[in-house]
Amino acid sequence: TLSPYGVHQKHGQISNQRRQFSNTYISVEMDDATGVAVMKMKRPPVNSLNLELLTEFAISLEKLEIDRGCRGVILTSAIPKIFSAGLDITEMCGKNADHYGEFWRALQEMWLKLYGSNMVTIAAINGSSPAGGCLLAVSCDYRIMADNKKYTIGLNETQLGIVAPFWFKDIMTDTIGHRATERSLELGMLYSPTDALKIGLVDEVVAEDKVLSTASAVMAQWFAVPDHARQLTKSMMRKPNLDRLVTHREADIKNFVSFISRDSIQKSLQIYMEMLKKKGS
Ligand SMILES: CCCCCCCC/C=C\C/C=C/C(=O)SCCNC(=O)CCNC(=O)[C@H](O)C(C)(C)COP(=O)(O)OP(=O)(O)OC[C@H]1O[C@@H](n2cnc3c(N)ncnc32)[C@H](O)[C@@H]1OP(=O)(O)O
Repeated sequence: TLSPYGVHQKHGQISNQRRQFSNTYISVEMDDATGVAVMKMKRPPVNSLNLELLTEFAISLEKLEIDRGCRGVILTSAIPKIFSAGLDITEMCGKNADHYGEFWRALQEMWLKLYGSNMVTIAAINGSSPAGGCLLAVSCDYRIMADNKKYTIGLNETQLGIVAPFWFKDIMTDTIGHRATERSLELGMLYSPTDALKIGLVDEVVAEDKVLSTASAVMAQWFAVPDHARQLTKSMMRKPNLDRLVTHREADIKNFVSFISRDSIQKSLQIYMEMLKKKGS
């Protein structure tokens, strides 16, 4: 079927209790018996967040949000060793202002839906999660990371010569505190799972093969609290950050477009992409 946003969706029934729907880059398996949906990003090689993935992400969340049977979402990756490499840098390089604006609006939309969700959201971080990947995780209610010292998480934007926007910074501050955020963002720090746990960036570190089962167990604990009370509390805690972006949404897009269009920033991003490609070859 074609959704109102023009994204093709495949629907399938895999048992009486499980429903599945899948787009190009997102697959969702909904378990009606538990009320939990597992949402997987699947954009090889590194789940970088391009316009299409962000759009599919927002649509999938919206569908789950209106599904009365769904109380919680586990967000994870179908790509081994990678949760998400963050924003797709090629969406921010060598394109025109209209494209940059459309891309940024899609990112804002996805974030407003994820951070503002009424459902319980748990990030099952089964791989590296820099920058925009870290934003996804920090926007959830709870974070469980795989215990593998090769994986890292953090807001490393300054390492690319760019700046984490105020709404990334706000939720990082709410998660790890002002001082840790200041240092972390200025230096563009990426943390191992153990170090991320120490500063409170993730809530639990577990063996790689236990990430999903731990997420399900944590979900059951969160489900023990009456939904209406938990939802009102979440909304009270998150409303100021949500309102701030909604109020300044157009200005934020304008800032992003003018910042990213600068020659010096384009040059920094190109150098970073070349560095990534060299490392891979
Ligand atoms: C005054 C205030 C104004 C405010 C303005 C605000 C501006 C803010 C703008 C933007 C915010 C940005 C947020 C972001 O998320 S930027 C993205 C940051 N991400 C990263 O730095 C991660 C980069 N990637 C990696 O570190 C690694 O790839 C890895 C650890 C995720 C995985 O490593 P590995 O498995 O070894 O894979 P490779 O490195 O070999 O990569 C495979 C392949 O994928 C390409 N690639 C990797 N990451 C990205 C990416 N984010 N976007 C696009 N492409 C990516 C990589 O180049 C390889 O490509 P190939 O050589 O062609 O195969």
